[in-house]
Amino acid sequence: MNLKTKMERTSKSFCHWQRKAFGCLIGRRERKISGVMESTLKEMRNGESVLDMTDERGVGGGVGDIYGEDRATEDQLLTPWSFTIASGHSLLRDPRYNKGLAFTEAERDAHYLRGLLPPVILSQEHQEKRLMHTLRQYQVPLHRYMAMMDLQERNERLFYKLLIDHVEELLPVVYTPVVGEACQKYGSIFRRPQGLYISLKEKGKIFEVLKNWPERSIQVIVVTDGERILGLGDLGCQGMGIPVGKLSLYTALGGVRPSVCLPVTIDVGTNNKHLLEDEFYIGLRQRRATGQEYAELLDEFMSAVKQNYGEKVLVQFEDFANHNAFELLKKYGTTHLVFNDDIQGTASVVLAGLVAALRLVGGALADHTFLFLGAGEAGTGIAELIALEVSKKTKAPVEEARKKIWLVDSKGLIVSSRKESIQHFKQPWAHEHEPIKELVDAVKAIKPSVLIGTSGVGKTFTKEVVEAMAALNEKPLILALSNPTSQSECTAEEAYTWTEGRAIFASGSPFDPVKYDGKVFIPGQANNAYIFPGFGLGIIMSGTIRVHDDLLLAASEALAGQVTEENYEKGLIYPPFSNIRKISAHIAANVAAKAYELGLATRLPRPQDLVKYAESCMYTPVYRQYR
Ligand SMILES: O=C([O-])CC(=O)C(=O)O
Ligand SMILES: [Mg+2]
Repeated sequence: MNLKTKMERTSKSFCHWQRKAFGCLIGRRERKISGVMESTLKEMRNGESVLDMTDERGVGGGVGDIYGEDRATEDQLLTPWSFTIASGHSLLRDPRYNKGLAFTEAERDAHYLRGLLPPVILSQEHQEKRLMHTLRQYQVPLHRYMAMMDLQERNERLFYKLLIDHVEELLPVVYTPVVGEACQKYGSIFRRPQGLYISLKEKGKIFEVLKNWPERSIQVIVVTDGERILGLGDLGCQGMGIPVGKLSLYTALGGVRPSVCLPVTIDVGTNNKHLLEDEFYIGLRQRRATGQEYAELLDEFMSAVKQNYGEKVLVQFEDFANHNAFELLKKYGTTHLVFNDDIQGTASVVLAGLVAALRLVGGALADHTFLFLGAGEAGTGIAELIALEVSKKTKAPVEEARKKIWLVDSKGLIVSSRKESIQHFKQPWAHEHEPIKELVDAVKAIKPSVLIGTSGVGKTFTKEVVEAMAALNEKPLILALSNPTSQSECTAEEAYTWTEGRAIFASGSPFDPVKYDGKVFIPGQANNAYIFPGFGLGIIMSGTIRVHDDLLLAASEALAGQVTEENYEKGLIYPPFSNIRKISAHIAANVAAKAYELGLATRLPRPQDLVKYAESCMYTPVYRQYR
């Protein structure tokens, strides 16, 4: 079969599949089809497989308007489906392939762009410079967020180029803390859907709804039900900003291709009175469905995901409330490839920081005593991973290792004699002790060397609490992990000032360096963004089928291993985010190595050099040339 015939057949079957599966409305003038046929033929000749081409949709092929009625058959008018690969105006409107002013003269000729762009031709670097210049003019952080989202919707590669090249500057914009405000105002700033909304209205149809998404080979899903967005509480359907933000980090930080990422928000209502009354709220206007109704929707979703995308799609649960988060992880942990970022990702990143901090504070992990404020997903998740690591290192049973870990919740220190019932995920931490109500008294009684805040409630590490830590320890380790910045247990400045510059401090949201007593202190950011992108890459590249605690420990170990002497000298327990792609490759490699060792990896043969392999798998945002 000659190449052109093959191409036409591919085109036809893709069309058929797209009609069936996607329902994308695409129509083109015939001359444009032939123009693109030529370029895709050339791509094929240049060694790109049909699969790669359809996966990335070749030169174009995105969702466009129905331009081609004049050419459409009667059938197409009744059922408005047709197939083409974008060029001309629709190419400029397709964020995956649009390059804006960077289209070359040859591309402008070949893809019907003449006259649609002003004469100037810019390099990607020049575009990047211009956009950074514009972004920096916005004084309001939310405006920067909106500008970045617009860019993502306009020119995806340029968006990722900016994010990767200016990661330290832009991470707080597309991620915590600004994403928190964006979710709060999502209804007002909503422009285009950036992920799939699955509400109670879609019950019974989720399998088909997933097919409405314009990509078919999905490898990572981040899903939320919006009930506990960061430390901001129930934001219902507006939690969508979180899966969108997390997945953009999968790509920017972990190199996972954007086309294989799917953000999902499950909308079962909200109990947020303010949102229910907000005229701009975008979700279901009802109180949250619970119990069987909730469980059935989730179950249908999880089954549909497996049916559509197979066994190896990674489902990351994000920002579910405690009562569902533990339940879902347990329920689907044995049947699906699931990962809870708030329980497991946070645990892995904090353990890495603690292991690294031993270089600064001395002793082994087993020598330290840990006190948590907050006994939800993050608190109990971190506590358990510390206990597992201590148990592995000391060969003591995990029950023994748990004894030096104490948790305080809203009722005070969790102790076995507590009168009220203790939720199941807190029970391992209910040690024998007399009840204590206040955190500061718990600090004085338990004498921790490490204080970790995961309660989602801001300003709870008061001066008294921090001073008590400083009185007990030469170098108190203080982690204020709650997000966004407004919910942080204390600020970096408070931690350094109240400990007279002796604290080793890290927080969930970023803080600027602090000057105290003539010295500059650089706070660390103990955020799961260090872990999940590389962790996910490791899972995907090795074809791992289940998440195991040892994979989390492997991720921690890899992250701690990336802290350099130079970082330690500055008092840092995390490496800077500017190296994150390299860090992610190391995390991915260590996770994959462990998965192969445990027999969980299905991609064979195992690559020899996993770091190199991870790097070679990573998406880069540099423009492709369209011939
Ligand atoms: O998103 C973040 O910054 C960390 C996180 O998962 C959370 O706080 O829920
Ligand atoms: Mg989260």
